[in-house]
Amino acid sequence: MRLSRPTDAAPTASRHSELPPLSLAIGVACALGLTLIWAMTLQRIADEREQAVAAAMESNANLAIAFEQQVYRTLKAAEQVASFAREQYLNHGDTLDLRRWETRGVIREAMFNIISIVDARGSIVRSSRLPLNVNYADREFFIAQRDITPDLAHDVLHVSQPVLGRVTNRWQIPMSLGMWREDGRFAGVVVVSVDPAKFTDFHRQANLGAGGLLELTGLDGTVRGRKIDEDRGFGMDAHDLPWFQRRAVAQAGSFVDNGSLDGVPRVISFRTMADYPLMVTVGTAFKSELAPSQARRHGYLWLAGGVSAGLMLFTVLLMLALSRQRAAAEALQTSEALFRATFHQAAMGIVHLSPEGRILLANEKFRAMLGYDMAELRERTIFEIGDPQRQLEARLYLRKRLSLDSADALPEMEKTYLRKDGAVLWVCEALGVVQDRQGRPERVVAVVQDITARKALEARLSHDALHDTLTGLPNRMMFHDRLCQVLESARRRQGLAAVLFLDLDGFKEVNDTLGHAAGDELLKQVALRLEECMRAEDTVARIGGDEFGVVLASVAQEGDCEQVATKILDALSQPFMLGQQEVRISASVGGALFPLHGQSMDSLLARADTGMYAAKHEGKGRFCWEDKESPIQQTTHPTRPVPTGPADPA
Ligand SMILES: Nc1nc2c(ncn2[C@@H]2O[C@H](COP(=O)(O)OP(=O)(O)OP(=O)(O)O)[C@@H](O)[C@H]2O)c(=O)[nH]1
Repeated sequence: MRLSRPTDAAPTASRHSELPPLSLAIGVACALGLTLIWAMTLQRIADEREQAVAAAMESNANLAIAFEQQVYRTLKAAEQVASFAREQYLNHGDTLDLRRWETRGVIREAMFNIISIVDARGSIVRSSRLPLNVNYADREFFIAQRDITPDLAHDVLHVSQPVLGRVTNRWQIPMSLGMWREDGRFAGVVVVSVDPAKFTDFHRQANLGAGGLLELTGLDGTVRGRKIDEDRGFGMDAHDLPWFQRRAVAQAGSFVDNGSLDGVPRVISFRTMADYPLMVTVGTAFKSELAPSQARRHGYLWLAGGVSAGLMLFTVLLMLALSRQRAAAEALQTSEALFRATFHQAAMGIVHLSPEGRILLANEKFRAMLGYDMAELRERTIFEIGDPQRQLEARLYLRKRLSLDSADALPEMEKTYLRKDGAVLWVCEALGVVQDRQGRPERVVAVVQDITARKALEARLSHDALHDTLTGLPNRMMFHDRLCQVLESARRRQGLAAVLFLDLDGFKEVNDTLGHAAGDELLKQVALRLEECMRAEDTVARIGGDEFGVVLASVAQEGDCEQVATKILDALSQPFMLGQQEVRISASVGGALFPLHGQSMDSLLARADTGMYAAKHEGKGRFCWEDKESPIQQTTHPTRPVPTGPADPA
């Protein structure tokens, strides 16, 4: 079944086929949104991490500079002290008393562990500490100065690897200046020793945080001093350390070390010292450096997670809502399809009306029933195509159905419409009211059933019940009914009325000789002739068989009745043509007058019947009254009962 959309149907909701792409677009938008959120979040985290690393590197680089300066000052101080001691020794020789320097504060215990003058053979000749019988000929600080060519350009402090002091018995870093006589011969060294920890005391000034690293390393690859938190050390090999390796290609630099030293990732800054073959290294624990950005990172991740969850929830709810809307649209579409199928393919006419009765929409059946097209119907009200005589009734019916309490209104009514071609259309019409949200009537739906055929059948049955099917004349029932009405009328106006009974003479012979069909034909022709003899207000009825009854509605005088009877006898005495056969018959007629022969219908019928039999007895083909003088009760015919039952034409 094809459910085509009629042009006059109400507009439908949006097509559901557009919805799936919309859901897809929402899903894609959500995915893009999530991608964007996380891309921005991760980019932000990466940027902040990069910035934190850059800031840490810059901070560490500054710390490395400060550390270098502190070491530089320490070395310069040591160099100045050594240079001064050398000058004093070379000028004053054996009179130089270094122990007094300490007591006088020329050198400070806190700064230097020991200062000694060592001769060309490596023996201590002067020292701020006892004993003096110690030889340094095998020490690096001695050998390094002894083996270089005396040259003022190389008159630099040699910073030795940490050693265990032979005088102090403490680990220390000896730093030496060479001494040369005027003739260029090596005269020994001045050695100043410093506690390795002095170099890394910088840690106290700089807040390196947990895992912070300070390191002073010789370019020979030996660590002069290293401090990690409170752990100090020295003498380690630095060749494998990344910062030592990087120094080979850059004087200074910063980078992130992944924990090559002790497994702790650090931001490392290193610098090669000016004037001294040393490098300083500052490291801060990567974890503590990035702690603030890590905290923000967690915040960003939570925020992104929350926004993502919210976005996904919103998307799910939106898609759910769309899904429901789609389901509703589909349900609406199904409903509309059902409506269209019901409306346009219904076997009954359906018409939508405004509450005023204006035709808004009509289905094909209704249009076919009335013969109008939709445009013509829209120009009319339902009353204008109805029976003009019953417009008021139709309006009242509609008003009742529209009223709040329509319980007393019949659910349907039978009425007539006038088709466009003028024919009358009988319908059974039911009205339903559609209300708006406020409960006011918005539309009226009329379901219209064509009952014209039923009405015609009813009319035919009704006619058949009161008429003789062979002749079309009123039957016995209608004869009685008419007679009753006529008597009532005559009683009111105090006039005369008459009833005649008529029985054909010799009819049986026609049947017997010419056949039953000829008999039927003869009965029909008799009926026509009888009707022609009567006035419009009179009634001719077939009582049964070959008996007929006549009611004369108004009779001026007794003779009028006899005249009618004579007219009937004359009419029936004329020959009848039954096919090619000419037939002659006659009739016996009896009569009774109201009120002269009786007051009631039964008494009049009995008198007329008796008259008819009297006519038969007196030779047929005549009219007879019953004896007017005798009472009606005594003149009943012995062989003929008064006919009162239903007609039996057969
Ligand atoms: N063809 C035909 N015959 C009918 C019909 N109704 C009754 N008859 C016949 O009509 C006849 C009536 O009988 P009668 O009145 O005695 O016949 P008749 O020859 O007129 O006799 P009289 O009245 O004494 O003159 C019967 O033979 C019935 O069978 C009918 O509808 N059609």
